[in-house]
Amino acid sequence: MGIRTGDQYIRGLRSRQPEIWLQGRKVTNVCEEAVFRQPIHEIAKLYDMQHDEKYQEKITHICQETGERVNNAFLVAKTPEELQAKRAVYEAYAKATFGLMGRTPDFLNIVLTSLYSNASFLERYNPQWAENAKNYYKVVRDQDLFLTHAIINPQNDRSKSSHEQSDVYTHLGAVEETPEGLIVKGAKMLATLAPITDEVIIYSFPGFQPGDERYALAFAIPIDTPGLRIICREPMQDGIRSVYDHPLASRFEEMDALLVFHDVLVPWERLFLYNNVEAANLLYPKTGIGQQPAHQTGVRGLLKLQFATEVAMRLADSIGVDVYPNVQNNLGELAQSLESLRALLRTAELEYETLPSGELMPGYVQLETIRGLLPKLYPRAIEVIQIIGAGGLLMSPTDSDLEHPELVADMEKFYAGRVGISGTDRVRLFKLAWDLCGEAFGQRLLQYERYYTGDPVRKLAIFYNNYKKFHACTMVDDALSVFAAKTR
Ligand SMILES: Cc1cc2nc3c(=O)[nH]c(=O)nc-3n(C[C@H](O)[C@H](O)[C@H](O)COP(=O)(O)OP(=O)(O)OC[C@H]3O[C@@H](n4cnc5c(N)ncnc54)[C@H](O)[C@@H]3O)c2cc1C
Ligand SMILES: Nc1c(O)cccc1C(=O)O
Repeated sequence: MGIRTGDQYIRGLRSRQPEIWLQGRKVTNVCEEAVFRQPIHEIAKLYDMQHDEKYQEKITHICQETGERVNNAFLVAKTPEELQAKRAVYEAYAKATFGLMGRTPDFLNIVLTSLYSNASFLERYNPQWAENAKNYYKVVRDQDLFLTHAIINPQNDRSKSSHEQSDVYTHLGAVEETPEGLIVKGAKMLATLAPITDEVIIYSFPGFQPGDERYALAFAIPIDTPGLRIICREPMQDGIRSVYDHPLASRFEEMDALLVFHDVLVPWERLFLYNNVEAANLLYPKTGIGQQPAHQTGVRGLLKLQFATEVAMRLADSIGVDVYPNVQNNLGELAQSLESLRALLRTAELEYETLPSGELMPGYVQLETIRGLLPKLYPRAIEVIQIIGAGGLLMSPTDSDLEHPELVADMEKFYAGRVGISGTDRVRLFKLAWDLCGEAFGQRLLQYERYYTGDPVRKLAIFYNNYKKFHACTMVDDALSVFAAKTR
């Protein structure tokens, strides 16, 4: 089939009946549920972009194997041009969502592509796992499916490993093997957008201990597989508030969910790893499933930071405060953060690594540096918006106030900004800024940037330990050689 349209994506959602729990009730028709309607529409638009002549050549290509047009996220890049072709889709999707949707379809498509191109890792443990992963990549590519993922255990007792939790099946684990497949039970989190996806892929960050064998799992199943329960967090928008009042929150909220597996059957052909702690711990570092998505998240994060920076700049200009050096300093700082990340991303793409298979991998150090900086730079950008908008951020009236005949004159007089910025213009801008920096929606966006790539504390420690391996600190040796010269 190849690339789907938005309509085909929505028809796919309608054809399934996953068990979704939202605010204490079962959702029977996800497409008609107010909370999900707009996010579904935003994802559908991304699917439609694949058919739009403005984007098609940039973000899709003809698959050599099938002759069908597929998304560039499925490319195994062997040339710098192909790396750029992949970047084009990350950029197009991030621009369409202002970088605010983190788990657009391209994200997990990259994970799968990397698993496919590095399936030799799985082959070393079990050739069937490798075969399954490769076949699954083709299914997702050719049917253009939208995946969610859950790679974290529920947050019960982090000081204990999976097999030490109070119940054997608190964390997702294998129960028994059957002729049809593996029965699994327990929970996994934090499946962003799960209610509006087609399938879910399960794997884990490293951290398994001996004794955790039953939890060492990787597989993918349809989102409506019997026994799979999706428990949504409290929504951060009700799907009813007007786009005018909440121009971002009403459009781009990504629902997050806990996935509970009640004796779910994973068909053997959908199993990629099982009962092997070593393989589960090495899956993430050895298959590029962490590294390749960092290119997508780098592009998306850059655009999100650019958006926040532009909002801060516009805010300052609209009320005439960007004439003050303190405000200019804050804005200059954001601009420099943004340009540093832009340069890092460019360098990552230029200084790619070529794997033995011929696949190109954007530079690890640069992408990991972006990952390390964004959890600090994005919250700072949000803080600058709060500082510049100050009390005005809390003063925006609603759409209905602005339109009320008795209030119109007051609105235009007292809510206007500097000369040239009308009351309506200023309120619109401040509402946009408040969605980003004040609303629960904006707080989630902040939490996303802090944690989407894992715990930033441990990630930075891992980065340093890797960095140390190829930094012999030889400049210090050169400086110290002065003593050797003196003794001679
Ligand atoms: C908005 C959002 C969306 C997300 N979407 C997804 C998704 O779609 N799919 C998915 O799988 N995951 C997703 N994640 C989950 C993300 O992977 C995790 O949040 C991240 O890995 C951190 O894990 P945790 O939240 O369980 O925090 P924890 O690991 O429980 O950490 C809590 C605190 O304890 C500290 N801590 C815990 N353990 C240790 C330790 N061993 N050593 C030192 N300090 C420690 C941490 O530094 C942190 O401060 C999402 C997260 C967010 C916030
Ligand atoms: N956070 C990630 C994820 O959820 C899946 C794959 C990769 C990552 C990552 O940022 O490394």
